[in-house]
Amino acid sequence: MKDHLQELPEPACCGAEDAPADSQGVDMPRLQNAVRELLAAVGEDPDREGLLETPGRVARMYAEMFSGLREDPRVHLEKFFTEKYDEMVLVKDIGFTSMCEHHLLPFTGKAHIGYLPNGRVVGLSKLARVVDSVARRPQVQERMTEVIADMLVDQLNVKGVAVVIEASHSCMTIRGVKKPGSMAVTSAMKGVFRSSVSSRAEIMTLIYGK
Ligand SMILES: Nc1nc2c(ncn2[C@@H]2O[C@H](COP(=O)(O)OP(=O)(O)OP(=O)(O)O)[C@@H](O)[C@H]2O)c(=O)[nH]1
Ligand SMILES: [Zn+2]
Repeated sequence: MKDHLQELPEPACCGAEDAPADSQGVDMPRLQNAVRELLAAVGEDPDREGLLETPGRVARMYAEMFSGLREDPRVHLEKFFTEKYDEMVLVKDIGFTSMCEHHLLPFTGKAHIGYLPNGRVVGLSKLARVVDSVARRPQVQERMTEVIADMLVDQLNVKGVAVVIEASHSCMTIRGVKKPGSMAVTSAMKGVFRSSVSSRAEIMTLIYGK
């Protein structure tokens, strides 16, 4: 098993004993204080009327955006269907939003997941559930791509997995270099999609239709 899969959290619930029940493991008071500090540090008055509820809102937002830190996406891949079908399966255009770990700004895009089954298939929606779960944590796009691909290889007995992700990074579009419209494309090819040029070409044709 790959190192970054071992780093994945235990299934939801872990270590939440001391946290408020409704926060599912997130230290909400600490998060709210941090937001108050942030507002004060940029020269705002956290006690002015319009900002009074902002720390609570932002804390809830981060708890939601980072909820993947307290989930194990592999739970979605535990159920299979035995099928003789042995051609490629592709679910493309799976929309997602994740957070860049460098600036804590969102990157938003589409994931395409293909695999070549080996006697059994997984529910199509489960691939999208895995994307959602992996997306909700701070990370770089390359790691997100690899984590999803390695997870599918580990959990499904397949002949190959292809994951392609295209995303727009807010840290590149709204700040810094400011290049609206720029897209980052990453791919992870495993098994037959790595070893066979024609299989890779076929899945890319299915994704991009060229
Ligand atoms: N490889 C990779 N880079 C990312 C990702 N998300 C953000 N980045 C980049 O992370 C880099 C961080 O660069 P730094 O020089 O440390 O930070 P910075 O001064 O804010 O950089 P600028 O964005 O160029 O202003 C930037 O080049 C971002 O474009 C990602 O998913 N993958
Ligand atoms: Zn960034």
